[in-house]
Amino acid sequence: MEDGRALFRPGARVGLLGGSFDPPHEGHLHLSCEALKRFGLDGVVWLVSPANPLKAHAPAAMAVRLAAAKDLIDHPRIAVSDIEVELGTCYTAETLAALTGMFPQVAFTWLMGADNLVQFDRWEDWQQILDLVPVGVLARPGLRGAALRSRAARIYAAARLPARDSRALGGMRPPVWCFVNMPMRSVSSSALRQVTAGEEAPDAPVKQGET
Ligand SMILES: Nc1ncnc2c1ncn2[C@@H]1O[C@H](COP(=O)(O)OP(=O)(O)OP(=O)(O)O)[C@@H](O)[C@H]1O
Ligand SMILES: O=C(O)c1ccc[n+]([C@@H]2O[C@H](COP(=O)([O-])O)[C@@H](O)[C@H]2O)c1
Repeated sequence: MEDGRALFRPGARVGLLGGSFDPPHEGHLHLSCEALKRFGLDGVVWLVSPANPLKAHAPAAMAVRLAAAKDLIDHPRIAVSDIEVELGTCYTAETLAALTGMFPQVAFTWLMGADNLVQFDRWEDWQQILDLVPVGVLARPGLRGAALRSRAARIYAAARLPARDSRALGGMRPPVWCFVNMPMRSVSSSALRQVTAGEEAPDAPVKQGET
C-alpha cells in the first residue's frame, strides 16, 4: 500500500473515498477495487474523516482508524490519508476545493456508496462538489432505488453518465456522475461496532439457582 499522497501524481486519475472508517471493513475494500475497474482509475485514496458532519456520535480516534485501514489494505493502488486533518476541513466541498487547488494536475473523482447519494442534498454546498469533480456512486445493498430517486439524482439527471460508459468517468469534466451496480456486500461499520460492543459488554450476573 502506498501513502495516499504518493498516488497524487500529475495526470493520474484518483478516486477519493471519504469515510469515517469506524472501523474499516471488507465493503470499503470491495468498493475501492470495483471503483478502480469500473471508473478507469489509477488509484483510490481513503480519506479518513475527522468527523462526519451529519453523524451524531464521535468516531474512534483518528490514529486507531488510520492504523486499522493500513492493516486492512493490501493493494498497491489503494492508500489511506488523513489529509483532512492537515487541511482542517470536515465538509467534503471544502476538502475537494483544497485538493483540486493543491494538485491541479490530478484528476480526482469523488466516490461513495449509494446510501450517501440518498442524503447528498443535505451535504454542505453539495452542488459545488458535483461542479468540481466527477462523482462515482456504487450500489450498496438495498439502496439502489432510493439513491436513483434522490433529490440530487433528479436535479443532476442530465449529468448522469450511463453505466456502460463508466470507465470514462475519471477523465471527464464535471458535472458528471455515474451509478454502477456491484455485487452485494452487506457489511457495515455500525454492524461491526455493535458486535464489538456486545463482545465487550460485561456478562449478565448469574442469578442464584442458575448454572
Ligand atoms: N458494504 C458496503 N458496500 C458498499 N459501499 C459501502 C459499504 N460500506 C461502506 N460503504 C461506503 O463507503 C463509504 C465510507 O463508509 P463508512 O466509513 O461510513 O462505513 P459504513 O459501513 O457506511 O459506516 P456506518 O455503518 O457507521 O454508517 C461510504 O460512501 C459508504 O457508502
Ligand atoms: O460535506 C458534508 O456536508 C458531508 C456530510 C456527510 C458526509 N460527508 C462525507 O462523506 C463521507 C462519508 O461519510 P461517512 O461518515 O458516511 O463514512 C466522509 O468523507 C464525510 O466527511 C460530508
